[in-house]
Amino acid sequence: IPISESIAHSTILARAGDLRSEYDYIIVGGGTAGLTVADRLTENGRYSVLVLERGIFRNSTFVTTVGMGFFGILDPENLYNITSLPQPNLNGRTIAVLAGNLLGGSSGVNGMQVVRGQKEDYDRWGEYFGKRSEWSWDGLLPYFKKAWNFHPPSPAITNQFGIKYDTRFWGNSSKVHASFPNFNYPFLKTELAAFGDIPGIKFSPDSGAGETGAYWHPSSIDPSTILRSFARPGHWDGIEAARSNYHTLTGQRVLNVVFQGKKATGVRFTSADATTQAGARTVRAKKEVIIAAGTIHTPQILQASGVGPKALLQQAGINLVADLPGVGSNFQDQSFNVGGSFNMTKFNAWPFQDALFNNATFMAEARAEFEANRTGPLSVASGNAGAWIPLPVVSPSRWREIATRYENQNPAAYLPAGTDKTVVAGYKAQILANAKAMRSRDSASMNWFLRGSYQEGALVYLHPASRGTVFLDPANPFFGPPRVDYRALTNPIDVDVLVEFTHFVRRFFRESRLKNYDPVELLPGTQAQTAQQITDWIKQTMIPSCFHPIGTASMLPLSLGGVVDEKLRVYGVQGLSVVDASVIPDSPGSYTQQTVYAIAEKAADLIKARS
Ligand SMILES: Cc1cc2nc3c(=O)[nH]c(=O)nc-3n(C[C@H](O)[C@H](O)[C@H](O)COP(=O)(O)OP(=O)(O)OC[C@H]3O[C@@H](n4cnc5c(N)ncnc54)[C@H](O)[C@@H]3O)c2cc1C
Repeated sequence: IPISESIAHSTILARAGDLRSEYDYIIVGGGTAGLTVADRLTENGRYSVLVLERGIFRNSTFVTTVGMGFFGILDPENLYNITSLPQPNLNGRTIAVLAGNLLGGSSGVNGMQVVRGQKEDYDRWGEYFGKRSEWSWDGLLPYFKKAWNFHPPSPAITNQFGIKYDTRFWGNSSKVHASFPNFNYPFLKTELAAFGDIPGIKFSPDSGAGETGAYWHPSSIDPSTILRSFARPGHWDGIEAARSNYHTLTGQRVLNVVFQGKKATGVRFTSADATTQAGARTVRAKKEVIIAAGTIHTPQILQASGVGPKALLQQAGINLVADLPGVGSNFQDQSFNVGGSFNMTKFNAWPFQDALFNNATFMAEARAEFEANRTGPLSVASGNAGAWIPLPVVSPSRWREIATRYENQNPAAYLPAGTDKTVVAGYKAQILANAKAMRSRDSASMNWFLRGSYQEGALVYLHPASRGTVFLDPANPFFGPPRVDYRALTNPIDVDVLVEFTHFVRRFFRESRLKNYDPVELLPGTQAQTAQQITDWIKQTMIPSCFHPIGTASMLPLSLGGVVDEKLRVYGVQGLSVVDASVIPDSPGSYTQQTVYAIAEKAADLIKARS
């Protein structure tokens, strides 16, 4: 659908006054999950749906460009402007909290990597409820297939790079696309093979097979246009316009859910640029209000609605509807800038990714090729190859001892003072489950994403043990940005694991075939030898966010500090559910977009089943 057509034929209501007074469902947040659910709830024509989105329709080249994968975040208009609380364990540093502020949400600004994580990640979620939960790998696989339209790499690229894929793990019905570029940097093949030199690293048959190992994975790119594929073109463009039961209002900030007793009956909202509640309006929901505002904003909206920890709401002067201590706790993200990096001084491959930045001729050629054919280096987003490595492989000598110490921890010691006992119990359950994952060769602890360049060391810590919080600002609950506290490295197990990451990086360059390229350590640098010296470096450089925040409205039993049940209904109230990354109780061993789409697809079925 050409963009002009999709706007002209959209039902983005011109004025808030064009709204109906009542819809069957109101979806708060037209992001990755919100637009997926809205599409599915409106497709049979039986239900009316309103999406209220704080951002607007944005389709600049910053959003659509795939090359290098980071254009979306170069335009500050696409993002919320939130800074974390200072992190004492990171030498007091603050972190930019990135989340998409546009129709399509974070799927419109993300790095486009499409990865799924391991089977055990999804089975772990269900086990918090008991073995028979449908939240499991088997329960989610049909929704992974429904969520993505998979396009295999071309035969030439498949042969040239030895890419493995297996279409049994994918579907073809979605308008959200997962595809491979028709170009790869040649050194990626050598790098991936190098992981095979390390005992214990497998080569998975497909990135969606739910296994650890080294593999190629697709990007969220529409192969017919080589533009970003995301929730808006996938679940809204042309779709919403064609359905009279589907309305969207952009540029509107939802302030809170409106309750009659314990029943959610609608939402109150105002213009996105308003700074006071004067002029706020209400719209009613007959069946459900579905919060899909993302991990950073969903807890703020719940708390501002009177659903959250009692003491916080009292402090903010918000009337209590349901005392739900878990709202805003159990906040997790994956850490970046960890491990270390090396420079391969005898690197001899051409071309390589860094040449886009430091070789103007190469960049000009790449641009010309892309403009002429939409092929070449600029058809690659942030990358398509990586390794997903279990802790016993990362640290053959220390994993047992680390896992044992972890599972014997007193959980309350690592949560904020006064944390509710149900949240503490949930943390203990997660510690035990994640310690089991640490012992497993089928769960990844480290992700190394590869660039095919002379400098390598882009590592992600997939399952940090520390837990943060996202609370509204008691002094400005509706309009102040949420107070985001990563509480980075508050659990000392994280330091133990990250020191092992550094040892692994050194071992990898010493023992794999990459040693032939005379690697020289850049970070942390050979002067950092003791655990304390490496820790000092981690505190200086680690970023506690890879922009994959989860957990602030966790799907866990109420006795474990849960906010939503297995049907994604908020505990203690009626007619209110949450569908976004905030329900994820602990991180998948992967980035999060693929999982969020699958959760949203499943949620739509759950919601329709109870309609
Ligand atoms: C910079 C960046 C890079 C990333 N890279 C990758 C990657 O390469 N691979 C990967 O798998 N994952 C990646 N992710 C993560 C992935 O994109 C997210 O996990 C996923 O998109 C989250 O979906 P969501 O539905 O939970 O939230 P979102 O998609 O963020 O949707 C939330 C929506 O709610 C709206 N909203 C918020 N507050 C209000 C309010 N008060 N009223 C109305 N609307 C509101 C927001 O504007 C937004 O549109 C990245 C994320 C970012 C930010």
